Amino acid sequence: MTKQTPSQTICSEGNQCAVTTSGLGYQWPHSNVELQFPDITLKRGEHLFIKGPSGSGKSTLLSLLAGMLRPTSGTVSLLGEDITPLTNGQRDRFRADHMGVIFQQFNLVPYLTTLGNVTLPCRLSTKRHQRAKPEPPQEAEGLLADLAIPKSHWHQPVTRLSVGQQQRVAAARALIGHPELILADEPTSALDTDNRDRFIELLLTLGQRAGSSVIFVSHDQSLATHFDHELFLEARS
Ligand SMILES: Nc1ncnc2c1ncn2[C@@H]1O[C@H](COP(=O)(O)OP(=O)(O)OP(=O)(O)O)[C@@H](O)[C@H]1O
Repeated sequence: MTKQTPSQTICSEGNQCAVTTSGLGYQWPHSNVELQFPDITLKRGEHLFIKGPSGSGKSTLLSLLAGMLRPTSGTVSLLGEDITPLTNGQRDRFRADHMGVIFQQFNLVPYLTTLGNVTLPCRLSTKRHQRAKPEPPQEAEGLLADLAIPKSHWHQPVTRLSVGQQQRVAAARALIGHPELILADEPTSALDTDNRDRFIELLLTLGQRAGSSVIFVSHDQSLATHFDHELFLEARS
């Protein structure tokens, strides 16, 4: 039903693993079928591309990996810790400390400035704050410059930015404070091919600099070449 290529990386030590899943399944409320997912093993610092047609379960899988949904069967371990038995609050805390998430719709906070959005994870997590060097505002400015957001926009409400710029602000917010995991759900769907490739290269380069593993969901097979591993989810009948 599904495959992970090239051959799965084995990380024998828990602390070398970014992600390991086992027998993962999720049944949406009011649905009579459980979506089942192949086991994933991803080493720290490696990047995984998850693809598949609409409805194959890509976003559901990403939500399970992000700890936003609790599996109805199986387990998810992140950075050597089994997050499955944690309470919702504990999983939220784990996500704030260790993950940057880029959503399809970016989920930026409309009443905050561009810089306010990027530094937000450091206000929600002491760990992220401590890892932002030298301080969150300076790291945020460095990321915004790397991502080609004009300085004139940094103190403006984020809603004044173009869609492509907002997408890059969402990437900066995910990267600040060097989270070990970056999860991105089809954040390039609004971009043309050139900008899409450039964005992914930048995300992976900046992720690499931060030592992060990037897990990227898309239905666009042409993006797979940028990643160490790929996982294909087949259509559900
Ligand atoms: N909030 C929800 N409530 C009930 N069922 C849902 C919900 N979200 C997704 N599903 C169901 O789970 C299945 C997988 O959906 P999911 O959104 O994970 O697929 P996807 O591969 O990400 O699709 P797309 O590429 O269109 O975003 C679908 O059958 C969908 O109807």
